[in-house]
Amino acid sequence: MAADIETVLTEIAAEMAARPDRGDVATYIPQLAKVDVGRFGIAVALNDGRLIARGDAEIPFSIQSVSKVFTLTLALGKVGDTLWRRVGREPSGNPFNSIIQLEHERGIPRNPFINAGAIVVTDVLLSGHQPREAIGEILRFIQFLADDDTVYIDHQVAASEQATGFRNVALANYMRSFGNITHAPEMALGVYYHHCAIAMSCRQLALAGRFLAHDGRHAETGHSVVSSERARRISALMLTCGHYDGSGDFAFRVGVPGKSGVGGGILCVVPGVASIAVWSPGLNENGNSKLGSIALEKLAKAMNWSIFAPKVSPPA
Ligand SMILES: NC(=O)CC[C@H](N)C(=O)O
Repeated sequence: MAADIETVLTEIAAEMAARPDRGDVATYIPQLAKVDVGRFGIAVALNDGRLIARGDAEIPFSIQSVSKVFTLTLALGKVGDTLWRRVGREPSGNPFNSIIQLEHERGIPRNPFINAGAIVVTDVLLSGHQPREAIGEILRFIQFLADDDTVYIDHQVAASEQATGFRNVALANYMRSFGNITHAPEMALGVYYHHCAIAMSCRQLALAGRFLAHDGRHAETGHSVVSSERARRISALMLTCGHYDGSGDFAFRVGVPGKSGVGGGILCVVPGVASIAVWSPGLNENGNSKLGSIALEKLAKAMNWSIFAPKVSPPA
């Protein structure tokens, strides 16, 4: 008999709220440094239609690199598998903003979830559009997936990153020198900063991730958002690359695909069962939410959720 998810989530949220060791908020984006490290929220959107939320699950936070799941999905829809000529599919084993590998690999980033790869994906989305239109397309796609048009862009966060994103400027210009950024680097970066600055609550983010738990289908309408093959491949990349150089450890501890952001959010997918969003802004040494990772590990264990389990079963 599967554990009762309501009870499990109540216990996890209470334990996380009380923990003193919460990690450190990101400070390199000044606006993120202002966020209260005491926050913790979690929301689980089950495939049976239930949504269970605990803690600060209604407070919007900066989704940052979690947005890379949605931009990758859009870019694959736009250019299909030709995307893989410009970005790889291997874990980087390096920090999210590393520049070292790019020289060896001649401007082709390791995967779409490190900054360099996501900037290439953004460059793809910019083709045929003005930056403002590309930003609007990304935002509307996320609103559509979440069934919620109140999802918004926090322009203060975007401006904060625009003012301090020197490392990303270097990455984009370096890739431009290899021809793997095709627009003016500042245009690609402008779109990138804005999609990273999308603000969502755990509830909204869990809802937006449902198409991955539903094998590519929109949870409400049943219409195909992406093919099941593509949904599985996006999930595979989340498992192998979604937590930068902490991806192996996340797969080891949690055992389901997840994508983290430096705002402290993590989107997790239990295929066929649930989409989960967790948020706690304090980060661990790899730049992933400290308590978010711990909470997901506890949840996956209590519910026996793992893509490596012989059969993943929904809760009672
Ligand atoms: N890991 C992250 O969430 C990084 C995203 C952030 N916008 C950056 O470019 O640095």
